[in-house]
Amino acid sequence: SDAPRPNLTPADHMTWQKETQSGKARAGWLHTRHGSVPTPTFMPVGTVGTVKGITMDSVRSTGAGIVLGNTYHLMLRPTAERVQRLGGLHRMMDWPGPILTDSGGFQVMSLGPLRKLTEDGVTFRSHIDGSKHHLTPESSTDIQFKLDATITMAFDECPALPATKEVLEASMERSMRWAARSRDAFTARPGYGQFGIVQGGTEQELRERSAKALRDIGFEGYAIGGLAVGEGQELMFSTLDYTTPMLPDDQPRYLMGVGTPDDLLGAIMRGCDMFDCVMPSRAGRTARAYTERGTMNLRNARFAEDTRPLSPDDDSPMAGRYSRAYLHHLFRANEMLGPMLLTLHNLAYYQRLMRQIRAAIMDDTLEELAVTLRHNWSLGDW
Ligand SMILES: CO[C@@H]1O[C@H](CNc2nc3cc4c(=O)[nH]c(N)nc4cc3[nH]2)[C@H]2OC(C)(C)O[C@@H]12
Repeated sequence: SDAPRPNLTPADHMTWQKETQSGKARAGWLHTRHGSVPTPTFMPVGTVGTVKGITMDSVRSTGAGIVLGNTYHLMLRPTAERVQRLGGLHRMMDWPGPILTDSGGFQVMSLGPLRKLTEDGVTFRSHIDGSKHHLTPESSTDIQFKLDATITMAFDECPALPATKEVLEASMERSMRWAARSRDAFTARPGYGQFGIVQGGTEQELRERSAKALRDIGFEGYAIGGLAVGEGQELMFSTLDYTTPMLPDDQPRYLMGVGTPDDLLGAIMRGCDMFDCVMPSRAGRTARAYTERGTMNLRNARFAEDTRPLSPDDDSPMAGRYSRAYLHHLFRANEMLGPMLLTLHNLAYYQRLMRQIRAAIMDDTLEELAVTLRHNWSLGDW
């Protein structure tokens, strides 16, 4: 958005300013040590210090303002100590903008083989070389400090769904004890921040207790965890309906791991401001294009001589320069350029969608835009 940037509020930590509200959807500005970013914002996933297959200049050209990195992956390789010696993530990956790093608990549970979870933290073996590692709220927070993360995530546990209320309760209560330990281990610096992560699965009473526990600790922002783990969109949205109002109105809300364009629209309309998801970049590597008319698989033979651009309003740097036929050829030939171009295209689409939604919040036309977007997504290729 080219709206004038409200002046930075001096603070000893990062801040978020709400600019406008339309229904439950908010438009605002995230002010950090590494620059200001308009919200709603979608964070491209840069797991091991790279948004796979494209340069950070290309990421910037899509309009992305903030990217995500992962404690779990970076602590294993190249290690946080080496990243620190290399000047931190920003310097190492040539990304001057803000970086949010996830705290590792989720990745251990969904990636690391052979792990043990105790009150102290998680012990696991590296999926790379089988070496043994231990993550605690303190060590995760320290690793994110060494990475020079602009936004540090509290160390939590994300329980697999479906789960009984007892399992969800015990897990949430531990995550809240870990949130307090994470906050105690955090080093406050002007323009930097730490987010707590609300847990509690799909149990309203547990989400309520979790949100209160985190507000009592006090963070610069609040993430909604424990979702996008296979519960489905309906259950995710119903959980958001009662969870976002439990969070401070004047601080950012980050829905972790979400999602498809339709997920983003629905979550923004339920009061969420920040998102990350591997989908647009992962899809770009597997020949799946995201467009305002839904998705299409470019390996499909019907594209072999289709000279049209991927989508008529593509504003990525490749706009109108490459035909579907060319991309079809690149993927059929297993050429590197295929995933590079399509990742760029998909991320540019996600950023264009964020800009469209933000503009609609600003002029209070989000309901109308939602109808148009959902209609067009259902059309499929034209
Ligand atoms: C579409 O991509 C798949 O969907 C998952 C994204 N869904 C997700 N939900 C999350 C929850 C949490 C959480 O509670 N806490 C912390 N700290 N981080 C989290 C990160 C999360 N990401 C990806 O995760 C797998 C690997 C299952 O496939 C991807």
